[in-house]
Amino acid sequence: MLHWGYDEHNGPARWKEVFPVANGDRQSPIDIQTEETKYDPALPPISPNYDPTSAKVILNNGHSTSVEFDDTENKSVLRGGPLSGSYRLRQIHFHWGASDDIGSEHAVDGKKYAAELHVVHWNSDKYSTFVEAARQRDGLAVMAVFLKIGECNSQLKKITDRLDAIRAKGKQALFTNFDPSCLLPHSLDYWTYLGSLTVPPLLESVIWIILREPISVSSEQLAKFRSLLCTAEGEGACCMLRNYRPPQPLKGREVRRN
Ligand SMILES: C[C@H](CNC(=O)c1ccc(S(N)(=O)=O)cc1)Cn1ccc2ccccc21
Ligand SMILES: [Zn+2]
Repeated sequence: MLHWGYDEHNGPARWKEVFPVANGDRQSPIDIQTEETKYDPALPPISPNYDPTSAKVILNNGHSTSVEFDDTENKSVLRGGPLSGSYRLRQIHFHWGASDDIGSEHAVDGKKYAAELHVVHWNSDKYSTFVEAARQRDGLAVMAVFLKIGECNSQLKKITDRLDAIRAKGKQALFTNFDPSCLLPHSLDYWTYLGSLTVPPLLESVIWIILREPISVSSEQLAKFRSLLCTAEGEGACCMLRNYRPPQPLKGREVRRN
């Protein structure tokens, strides 16, 4: 397998050939069986506090589109919920599918949403860089938000309207004055479990916080994500039609809810 991706020849079923942890005990995503989740009265609310000036650029990294934030100081952090201490905001990105009936990474009672937003943070109380934190069991915290097909999402429009400027892999554009809280649903009720990155190197360092209420995305907005290219300028154009990993075995893990 050359470089990992989401096609038949380099997709999730073959990642274990290069990243053996793909068969590990705490892999993500998972299918959340709501009847099996455990209510935990000790779980406090989550508390996102983001400074819009932390936003820097919007990027096409060849596997998704991300908004990257300045994480050189504790300006935008996530606290509370299952977390001990402050987790510093690093980036947000999305996962989607080739059609509106699939696309999310996590599933709820076997149901998949059209797409999924990931808000990625790292434990800046205990570790000094993202890459160091990414190798620790409590290093990362990713808040996931499901995207459901419906009304055009005016907040998401700030992102989907910029995608034509970063069509090719490696392209980026200035993107500031953006607070990702504007993409969160009304309710911050969540499920939480211990898992991994959902893309190689699949590091088992993520405390997952999955919001139970979805946000909306229109079919047209979602189509714009699919028009992004996995290839750089000058290479044969290949559209980013899908970039989700299917659910992985729970292996006895507990999923708690607040
Ligand atoms: C992980 C890092 C690049 N990947 C990510 O930042 C990342 C973040 C979140 C997700 S998700 N979809 O789970 O929210 C997936 C990937 C680079 N990096 C850091 C250490 C490290 C070691 C080997 C190779 C690359 C390495
Ligand atoms: Zn992700």
